[in-house]
Amino acid sequence: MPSEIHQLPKNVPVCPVRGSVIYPTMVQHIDASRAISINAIEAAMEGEKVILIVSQRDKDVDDPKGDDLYDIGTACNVLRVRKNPDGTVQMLVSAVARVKATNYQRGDYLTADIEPLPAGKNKPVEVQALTRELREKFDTIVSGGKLNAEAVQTIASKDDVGEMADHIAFNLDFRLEDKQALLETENLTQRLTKLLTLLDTEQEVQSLQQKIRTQVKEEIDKNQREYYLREQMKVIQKELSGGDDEEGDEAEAFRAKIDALDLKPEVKKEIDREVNRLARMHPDAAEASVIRTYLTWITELPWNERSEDRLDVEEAAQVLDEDHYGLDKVKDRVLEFLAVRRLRKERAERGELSAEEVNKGPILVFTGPPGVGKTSIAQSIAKSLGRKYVRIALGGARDESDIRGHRRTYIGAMPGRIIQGIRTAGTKNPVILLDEVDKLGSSYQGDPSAALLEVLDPSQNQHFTDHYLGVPFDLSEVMFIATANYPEQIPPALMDRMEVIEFNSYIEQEKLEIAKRYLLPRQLIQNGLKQNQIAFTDAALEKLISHYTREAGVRNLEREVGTVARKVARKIATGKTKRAKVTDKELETYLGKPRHTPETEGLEDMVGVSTGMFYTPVGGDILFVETSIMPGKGLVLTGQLGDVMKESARAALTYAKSNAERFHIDKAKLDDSEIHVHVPAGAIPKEGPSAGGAMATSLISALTGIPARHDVAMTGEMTLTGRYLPIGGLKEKVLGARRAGIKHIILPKANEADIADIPMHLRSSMRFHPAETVDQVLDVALVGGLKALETTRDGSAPAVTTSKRKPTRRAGAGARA
Ligand SMILES: Nc1ncnc2c1ncn2[C@@H]1O[C@H](COP(=O)(O)OP(=O)(O)OP(=O)(O)O)[C@@H](O)[C@H]1O
Repeated sequence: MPSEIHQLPKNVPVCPVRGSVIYPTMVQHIDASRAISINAIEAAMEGEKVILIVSQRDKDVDDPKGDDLYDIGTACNVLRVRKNPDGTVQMLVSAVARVKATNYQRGDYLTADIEPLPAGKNKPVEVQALTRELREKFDTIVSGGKLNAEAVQTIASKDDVGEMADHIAFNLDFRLEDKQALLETENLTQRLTKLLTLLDTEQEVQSLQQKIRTQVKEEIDKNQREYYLREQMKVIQKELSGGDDEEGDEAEAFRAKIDALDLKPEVKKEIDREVNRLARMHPDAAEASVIRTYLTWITELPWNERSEDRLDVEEAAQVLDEDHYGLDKVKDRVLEFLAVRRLRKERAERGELSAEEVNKGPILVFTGPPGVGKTSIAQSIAKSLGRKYVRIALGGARDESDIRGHRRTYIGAMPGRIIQGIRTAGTKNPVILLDEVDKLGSSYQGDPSAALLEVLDPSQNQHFTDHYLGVPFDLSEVMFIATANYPEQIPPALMDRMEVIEFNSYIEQEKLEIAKRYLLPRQLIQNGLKQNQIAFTDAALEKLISHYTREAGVRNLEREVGTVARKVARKIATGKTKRAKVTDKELETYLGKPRHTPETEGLEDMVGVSTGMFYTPVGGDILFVETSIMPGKGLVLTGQLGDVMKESARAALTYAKSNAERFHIDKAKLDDSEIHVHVPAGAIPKEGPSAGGAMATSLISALTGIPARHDVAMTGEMTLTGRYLPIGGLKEKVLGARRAGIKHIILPKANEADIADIPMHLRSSMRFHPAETVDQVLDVALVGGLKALETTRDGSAPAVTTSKRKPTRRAGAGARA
């Protein structure tokens, strides 16, 4: 208790306060504005400077009476009073004691009788425990941030636990009733217990408040984040869709397109499912773009589009003739094929055949050297039928997926080449040219030919399922035509379903006709020339064919004709001439020096040099076999000969040795000679048994010194006993030999029937010498024939002459003799 008051006056002025409670030992400012308060303060100052501060029960009462005030208040010393200019008064008081007020009297101000509250007894242990508890609680209150720094400082400095408790109560945000209750409790134990209870409640409220605050904050954060992201998404969608964000419309647009396709129910069901997935999906999802591409493919396929077939055989014949010279066999076969189709279709229309039967039949495969019109006749077939034409290159197709596509789960998956072709065609019944079926590869990822088999099989191709599409597409109305350079390399299973139509190399005369009737008119148009502005003489075209091109087909010929036409076009355009006549002499001014001359041109009969024949997929040609004898031992073979060809050289030598006596060959000299057989051009690998006859001729010519004829070429396999066996590719070989200027052909007797395949006019300009034995070969091939060979000669084998031959010209693919 402050020292100034040793004894409280009995009756004191009363200053009512609203909403707060003052505890003993506190020094506080009190602002008074009501008359009842100001008067009480003045009375206190005039008297013993003691005043009772007591709270109103109801803070809204302006002019309180005794009943409006609590019975317990705080007796205070008035330390200082200051009057403010506005009439209010500020009083500084020092609280002294809790007192009970009785007998409230009202005059200009309130007065009351006061007496201190009894403190009651405290057990020191209890006080100690409560003190400790309060100090701990105080720490948590401080860390909760509920008290300002000044209050914390003041409270912490209190040694007296009662004072500490009062200060805590004053500074915390308790209800007025609770604060009053603490004032009314003088007993320390009870007061501390009450305070601790209040603090516990406060703490709970506080943590609950914190929890609520955190929750509210999280909720706000989450809402804000979602709102922000959603807004961003809207903007992105809008940007992507070019201003309108109608993602639903996209699926609807697909739905409408798909409805219009008139698909089979099972196919439609599958595709509808994808459309529904797209509709549910966020438009920016990666998966959505996969589905979009898929649906685009589906809607672009000609599920029910077809061109009307023109199965008029006469008309087709006319179209084929218009576009192609010759090729009679091919054209006949194509027309037969169309005729059968037509009859089948008519029967199907009468209900005698199923629709599937109409399309049955073999697949045509066109085989032959490049540039002979395989591709272009397929195009004409499509034209004559009134169908669309698509070419699918199969060269290099190694995986099943090339034909059948990748499953959509692959990144960048695409349909296979067949479905791609169908889309390009835009109808479900095009003519599809499967180019180069012989170049199909296979790899560990499945065999494309197996998939192709399904494509070509009429009983399966109605339900051809591309992995990418995942639904069947009907290929049964497609007309497939295949091409191949090497028919023997077509996978056997495929070959079974095919009918081979062979295209042959053209001979000069055919080339001349093709050039005059087709290539030249085409090149005139392409180079903007009128018919009367350029004329080629036949001699010019013949020279173009024989001296500027060397090919089985007419592709280079067309290019050369084009070159001349272009140069003429330039002359006309620059006004140098009005029209041009191209003669064989002038050809050089347009095309430069001739690039090829027939290989036998300017050659003479020579010792040790014979002419063989070979063929490659790009056509036939001749090869030379040269033999040279010199001192030494053994047989040397050069010119990249394959095993079989080497063996035929050995067989030829053995044949020569075993007939040495008959042919008057010096045996002793033979044993001391090195025999070198060479086949130019050395850079090209050569293989096959059919150069046997040429080997024997060359060797025996070298050993006997009898020259071989340069205008004779031969093909045929020989045995050790001198029989002459059949070979393949006779027609191409003969055509090649003819191009090289050869007049006489020695062929195995067993191949005689093949001569019929060689065009008539060519046959008449050449002589064919069928042979059953090597003797018969030598009889034609050597100058003077067998007779010369069997006649005794004085000299032995002469040294080899240097030949005037040019090397054989073919490069690239290996040659088969
Ligand atoms: N008999 C022919 N009548 C008219 N033109 C022809 C004839 N044969 C070929 N041609 C023309 O020769 C050119 C080459 O023919 P095409 O492209 O059809 O050859 P290809 O046999 O398919 O060759 P490849 O095997 O290299 O594909 C074409 O322009 C074609 O029109």
